[in-house]
Amino acid sequence: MTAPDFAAAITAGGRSSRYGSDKALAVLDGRTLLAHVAASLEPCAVKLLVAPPGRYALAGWHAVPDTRPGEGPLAGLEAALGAAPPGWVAFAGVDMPALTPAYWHALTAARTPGTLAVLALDGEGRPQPLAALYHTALRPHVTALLDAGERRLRLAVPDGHATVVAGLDARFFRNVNRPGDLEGEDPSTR
Ligand SMILES: Nc1nc2c(ncn2[C@@H]2O[C@H](COP(=O)(O)OP(=O)(O)OP(=O)(O)O)[C@@H](O)[C@H]2O)c(=O)[nH]1
Repeated sequence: MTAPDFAAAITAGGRSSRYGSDKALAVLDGRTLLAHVAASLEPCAVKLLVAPPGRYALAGWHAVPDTRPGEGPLAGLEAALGAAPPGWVAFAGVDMPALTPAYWHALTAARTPGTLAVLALDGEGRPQPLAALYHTALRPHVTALLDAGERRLRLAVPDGHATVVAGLDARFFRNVNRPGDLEGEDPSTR
């Protein structure tokens, strides 16, 4: 099978202050959240894990240090886009355990010439920047935002440069921020 024509990057440098302990290592259905997200991107040839050095060991994933440690997922995106080969990067938060290869396939299929990102609308109709495709050509824009003090990931893509995908199963967007978010449906049974 041919590997996807995009790199994978998981951003995992957060503090998990709402969760109360490292949520990447929280276990859901016998696997850590980190393992769930990694499984959705396993077919990728280039796999990057942006996190503090030594925090995680994930076989087959290349550790990438944050360029600006502790500055949030926009900084994680800067590090990922800087470490990836030129082209598309599937960028995921460690706290999105219901993502699957089918989710990434849907975003990949929606890529449009001339745009620099593909964002899916979540169950509430909002673009979901923590499970999106970004092009490495966005990196100078992301760096300029960070240099200007901006930290909002949703501003990573300039207006008019994103393709939006609607109609995906809302369950893909399960997001774990607090221990209670682990209760509910088993994403692996879908
Ligand atoms: N590389 C990197 N990833 C980050 C950083 N901050 C947050 N993230 C990741 O971004 C995703 C969303 O993080 P949040 O839930 O917003 O923040 P958090 O710090 O993990 O959690 P809270 O302290 O509860 O806000 C998770 O995958 C985090 O690991 C950072 O400084 N660097």
